[in-house]
Amino acid sequence: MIINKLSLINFKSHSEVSFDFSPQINCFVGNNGVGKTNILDALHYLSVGKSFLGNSDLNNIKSEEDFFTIESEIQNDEKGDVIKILHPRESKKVIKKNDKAYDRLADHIGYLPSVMISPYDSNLISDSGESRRKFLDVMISQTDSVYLFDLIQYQKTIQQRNALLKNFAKNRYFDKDSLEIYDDPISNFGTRIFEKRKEFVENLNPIVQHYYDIISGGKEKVSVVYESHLSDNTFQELLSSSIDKDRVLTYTSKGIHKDDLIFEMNGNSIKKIGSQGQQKSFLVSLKLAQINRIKELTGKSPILLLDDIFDKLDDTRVSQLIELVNKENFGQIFITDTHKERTENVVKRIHEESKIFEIS
Ligand SMILES: Nc1ncnc2c1ncn2[C@@H]1O[C@H](COP(=O)(O)OP(=O)(O)OP(=O)(O)O)[C@@H](O)[C@H]1O
Repeated sequence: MIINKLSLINFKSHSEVSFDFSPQINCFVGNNGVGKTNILDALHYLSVGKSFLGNSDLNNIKSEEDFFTIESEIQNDEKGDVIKILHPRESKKVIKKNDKAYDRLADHIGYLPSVMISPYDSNLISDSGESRRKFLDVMISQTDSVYLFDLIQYQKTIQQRNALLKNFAKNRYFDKDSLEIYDDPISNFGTRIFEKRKEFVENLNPIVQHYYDIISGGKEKVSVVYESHLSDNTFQELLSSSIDKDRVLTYTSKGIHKDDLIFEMNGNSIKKIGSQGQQKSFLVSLKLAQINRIKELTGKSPILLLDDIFDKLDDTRVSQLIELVNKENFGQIFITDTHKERTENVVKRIHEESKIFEIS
């Protein structure tokens, strides 16, 4: 998948801006705060229908304006597609492919896979399990539409079960039978999600190690450990054994909505023992492994969004990274940097077709 053109109207800081991209490397250079990351975020939005920052959708509309649009021409094998996203302030967003709106926004996920490497990635290590679950979900959803469907249904059913638990508490009443109506759907959707998460992480691990070895040149053994209540129990067992606790808490305390990923180095938590550099190298390796898996499973090369990458790695490492990405035929790359010369030097060394856009 190659993005040939991108036009934004009222997207974050950009009133109106258009780009004709190189099929290989594209760099956005300019001072701090000129809107470089906002362009990568628009590309992320184009890919998964939401901002990378995960904040309210309305924050993506330029202040004082009533809507934003993202329009793009995408080369998809032999044919070209036009993707248009319109978000009015007063109503829901619409995503259209070749002038036809998707029935469900979820149907767009996976059409244009992407992977972002950004300074915010460190939150994956420091934040709560929720951000790691989101990361895992976006990663798998880009390769498997059934997974996304199961996840949406699972979340809806958990919400209904929680609403019933709250209702019982409010009315000082309890009816086990009506609560158990949710057991089957939660168990079916949840177990499928568990199996897929487990398999995905298992396959990801050797690839993370492969890239970590290349990037860090280190001898550490790194791994991603998938933690789930379902590892030791069936879903039915979990729901029945936690029913009293759930009544008190008025929410479903056990299930795959509590899963987590533990990032380890030599068997210890990387959060606790990893140096800044080791954590950065690990995160970049994780993202490269994500590209690799997406490509293997879908046959599509995800677009790679590298935000402030020089903040993470020195110039030589960045060159190595881009060379590696090119060598493995990963796909189109978008980079932001504050220093034009530095970017030019790195791109020159790689001898690939590139374009540099100065943002002011
Ligand atoms: N909805 C919005 N309306 C108007 N401006 C916005 C909106 N959302 C973000 N901005 C502005 O976008 C700017 C930040 O843009 P961005 O993060 O893309 O900059 P950058 O060029 O990547 O900077 P840096 O080099 O520091 O990372 C800020 O000035 C912010 O106020």
